[in-house]
Amino acid sequence: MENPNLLLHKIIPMRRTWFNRIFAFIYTSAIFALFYNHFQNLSINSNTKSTTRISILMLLADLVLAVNSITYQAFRMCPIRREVFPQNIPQILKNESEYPALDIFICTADPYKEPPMGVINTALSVMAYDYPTEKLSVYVSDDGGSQLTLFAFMEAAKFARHWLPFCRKHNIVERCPEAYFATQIAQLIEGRDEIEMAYRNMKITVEKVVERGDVIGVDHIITDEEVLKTFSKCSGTNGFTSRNHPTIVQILLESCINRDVLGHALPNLIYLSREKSTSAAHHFKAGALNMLLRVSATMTNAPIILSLDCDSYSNDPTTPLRALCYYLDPKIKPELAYVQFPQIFHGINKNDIYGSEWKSYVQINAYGMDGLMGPNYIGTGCFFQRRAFFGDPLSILLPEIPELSPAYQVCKPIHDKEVLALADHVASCKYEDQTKWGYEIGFSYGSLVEDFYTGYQMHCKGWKSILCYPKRAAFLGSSPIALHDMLSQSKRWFLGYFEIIFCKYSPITYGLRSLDLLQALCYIHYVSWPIWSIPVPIYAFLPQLALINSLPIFPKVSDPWFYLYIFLFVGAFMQEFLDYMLTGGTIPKWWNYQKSWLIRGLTSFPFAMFEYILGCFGFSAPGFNVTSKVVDDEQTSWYEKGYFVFGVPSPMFLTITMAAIINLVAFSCGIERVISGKERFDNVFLQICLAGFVVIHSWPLYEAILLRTDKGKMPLKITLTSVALVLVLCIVFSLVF
Ligand SMILES: O=c1ccn([C@@H]2O[C@H](COP(=O)(O)OP(=O)(O)O[C@H]3O[C@H](CO)[C@@H](O)[C@H](O)[C@H]3O)[C@@H](O)[C@H]2O)c(=O)[nH]1
Ligand SMILES: [Mn+2]
Repeated sequence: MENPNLLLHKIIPMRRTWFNRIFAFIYTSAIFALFYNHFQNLSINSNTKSTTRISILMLLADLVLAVNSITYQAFRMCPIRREVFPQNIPQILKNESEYPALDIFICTADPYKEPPMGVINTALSVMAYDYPTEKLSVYVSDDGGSQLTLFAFMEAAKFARHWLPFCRKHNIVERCPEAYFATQIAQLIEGRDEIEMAYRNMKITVEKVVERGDVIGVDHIITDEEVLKTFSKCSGTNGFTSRNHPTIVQILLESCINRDVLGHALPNLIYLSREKSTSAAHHFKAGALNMLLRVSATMTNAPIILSLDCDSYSNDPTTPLRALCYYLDPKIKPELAYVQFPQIFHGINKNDIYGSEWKSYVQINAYGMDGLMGPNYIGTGCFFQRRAFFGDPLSILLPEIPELSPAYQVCKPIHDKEVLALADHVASCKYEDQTKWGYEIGFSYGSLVEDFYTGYQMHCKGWKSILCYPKRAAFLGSSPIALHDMLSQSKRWFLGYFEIIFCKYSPITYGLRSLDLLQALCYIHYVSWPIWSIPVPIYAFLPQLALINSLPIFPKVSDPWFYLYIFLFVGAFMQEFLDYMLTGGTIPKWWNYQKSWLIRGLTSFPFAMFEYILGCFGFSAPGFNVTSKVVDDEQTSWYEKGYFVFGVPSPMFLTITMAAIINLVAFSCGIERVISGKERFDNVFLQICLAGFVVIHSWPLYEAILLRTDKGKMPLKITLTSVALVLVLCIVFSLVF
């Protein structure tokens, strides 16, 4: 038997697996029966032109839904859970010097959307990890090239000298200062008041500088000549803009030189802003990450890399040890590209009205993929093996210069002139020209969901990945509270998926050949999300318009096919419901989550499709619009009370408002006709139910249109335009059908 003291991880299969498999078989058969029924209906001679047209559109909608439902079953075939035993690591690594080095990458892009105080909190939380300090290096990439962020980091470097020993001494679990000082502590902790005071002072200084938008002019005196030189280099007066500027490399802390207040070493902390030029493509976050891969290779070249968004702070100091439980296993390591921790958010309201937890994506489906080749990479909270960025597990693909290779041993200190010159060179905007970066080496270019695409390509090359889902969240990030921000964020993701479906390495073609079948189906499921922009609008408008025009389109209650529709609908609904509840969800959250899909189906999905088509004709280029992490107090208070925050007159609100209106009209019309005896209930039962279903989901919209007067209500412009568009739609329907 294996020595229990050396056991680092184990797998726990899920009991629901067999049930899932049987259900998948029955459900898939039911879907085939549905298509039989569709073709049967289409071939009936008595069809009028309008019923044929409607049937064809419904068939199209059902085809997309079928692809979605069948591929969805792939996640359910072998779901597993895992457990790790980090407490056993000291039995294996007896000395601190035996721990592998860890490079941590933090990306930020805009000091106004991503307040520097938040970014430094993330950095401080990981600098304080329970991990040998000399082995830790934190690299910050600032795509905004902002002196405000740099200034905040200089302050953070000073504060770290106090914060790190404080956390260790008192074994603090909450190592993100902002989160720590926000919690009430029952017992008295020596030195807490002093350190809280130091933190508050730093916060005031940083926020003052951010508010003024300028560092040098502020009364806070910078005396150091070198530092002044750096700031003057990135000041606007030298023609420095976030899109056009030279590389900035600033070593803020160096492990072999800087000490904390107790005399212990501090981790390396390096601020980087890669060179930007309006004439060179910079590939958004993927470009930033590749620069980080190269610069860190020249300075520390750690074999393990943690990639983080600027808002995902560490919530558990033992997290790297959990990842090590896999990297220390010689049976797993050679094929292991990354260990992914779930993306969990703070600040989501009680019932998660926008479905922002993404439970099925982050948890349920991830457990499913974990039993196959491994979960997809979700951009943050992921521990990579550096080697995985260079070729497949069997053959390494060497970069253009040996200093960037994963096997390269760094022997000079970071501040060495040669090291700095090389770092500067590999961060320049022309460096990647004529190299394999972004295509065969490093993070992948070509999609706005660079995370998803990178993980997918690693799996295609034969790498595996692992999901680590500890009870206490490893990282906590922020999630949009304004509906428009949430929808724009999903729109960007869906546009990214579109780019992947139609690319050379599409999961539908290349993926099916390169991956295990079930893994390929999982990836196909995700990239086909955006084609939901076909069935959701069809189901939200067509049966309702038909109902208004007295056209029955679904089987009658007395027809045996009626039960097939009921089974398909209730079956899908119940399967999601069970999965949701079994992974610790609540009924209101589940209800909101599936509502959020209807909302996205009418907004983010079609708008992404529209943008993608415009892009194909050269009318627009996909851009990475950074999600705002700033909190507006009034909006937050409405959101916390459980209300949707509309506020801005976004065109994306038009479609949902139109659906809310049409469904209400159709539902009332249908009921009125049945009551007055003009229509048999039997004929239009399913159509009335569907309209009723949408009406129930649209409650927040009716409220925002009619009852609310606050900042988050539906703008009047949107309501009026939607009413006009509904009238146009009704006229078009009566002309076409
Ligand atoms: O040109 C850019 C644009 C963005 N970022 C950074 O990328 C991260 C994610 O950006 P955010 O606006 O927060 O996007 P989200 O949609 O919230 O992010 C999710 O989706 C992204 C794209 O799929 C993933 O990269 C993220 O990890 C994932 O959290 C942030 O730290 C940004 O600072 C850059 O470094 N450079
Ligand atoms: Mn984000």
